[in-house]
Amino acid sequence: MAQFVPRQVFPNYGAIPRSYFLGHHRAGLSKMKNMLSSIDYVVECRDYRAPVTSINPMFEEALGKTRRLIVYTKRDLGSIPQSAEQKLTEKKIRNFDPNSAVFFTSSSSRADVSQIIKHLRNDAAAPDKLTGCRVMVVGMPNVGKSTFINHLRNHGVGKAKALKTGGQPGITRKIASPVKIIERDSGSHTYVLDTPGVFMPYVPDAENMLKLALCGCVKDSVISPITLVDYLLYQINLHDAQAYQRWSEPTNEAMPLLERFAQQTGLLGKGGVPIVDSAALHFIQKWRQGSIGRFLLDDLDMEQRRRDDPEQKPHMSMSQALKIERVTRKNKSDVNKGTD
Ligand SMILES: Nc1nc2c(ncn2[C@@H]2O[C@H](COP(=O)(O)OP(=O)(O)OP(=O)(O)O)[C@@H](O)[C@H]2O)c(=O)[nH]1
Repeated sequence: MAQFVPRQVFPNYGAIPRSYFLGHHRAGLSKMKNMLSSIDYVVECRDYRAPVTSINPMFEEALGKTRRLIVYTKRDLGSIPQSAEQKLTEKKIRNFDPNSAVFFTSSSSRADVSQIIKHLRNDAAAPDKLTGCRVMVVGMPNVGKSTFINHLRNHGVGKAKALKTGGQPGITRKIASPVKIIERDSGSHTYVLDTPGVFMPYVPDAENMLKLALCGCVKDSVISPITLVDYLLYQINLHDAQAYQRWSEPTNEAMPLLERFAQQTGLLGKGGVPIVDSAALHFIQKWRQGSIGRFLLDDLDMEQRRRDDPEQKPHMSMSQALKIERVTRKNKSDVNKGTD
């Protein structure tokens, strides 16, 4: 049998939406900026599976120089615990931010969260005893901020879940009330504030939009699930084409894979016809649960080369991104008016 050759480039970017900047993202970001004077520390959450793509440059501009630490969430979905590959990956990620404290967490690991509590206990000082230390947690939608805060609270002060969490973005819509995570004998405790996930106004690179959609940062209705599976299949094949062998032999074709997946998981409509849209959503969900391979969507070596290149282009500024988002929104509304 001929040896399987995975696609080396993904050709199907087509008309993928590049924006998901909702009203509550804009309002949340503006509120965060206004609150900064009463915040002592920022924790920026990024997704372990897309450690470069899930950096929101808007936070850099909006949150200024407030002392911060970076937490890569969902570690369990991007690597095998204690593996040599995990160690190497995390070393490369740390190198991107040599001047910041960087942590990697999985919601199922007590040790990961304990390390962060220890760091905050030493590093996040309270300006005065009465208010204590106020830490704001920011990040892209659905990156795991509320889950992370619930764990900090559980490990820090032994209390049960305080914040609502969920599998789709946008569960937290407003800046939440402070939650105590560290108690000190002095009475100067540490409190954490959850914030709504904020997406960027415009994603210049279509591939990055697909990565963010796979990680669940945008609602599943924004990009066709079949396009998402096609991109996911491209990524899985680059890492391990045997990862979906329960349903199919290695393939570069999303449709036949989804048909086989639908047949074997019972996602069939009238006359036994596979319901490929539902199959696509289920397939993505399985990957999000870690059951079709655990790997990064970003190429860290390529990112390092980009950073080392003296000619590298700077990130798009917030005002540029907002401008493109405004123009895209206007064009869309003009098209809609034209079709009314
Ligand atoms: N496997 C795994 N799942 C996680 C982890 N952290 C969070 N999740 C899941 O990710 C989803 C999103 O988590 P949330 O805590 O609601 O995310 P959020 O960033 O607060 O979301 P927004 O409300 O959109 O801002 C939930 O289904 C969590 O169970 C993790 O470390 N590992």
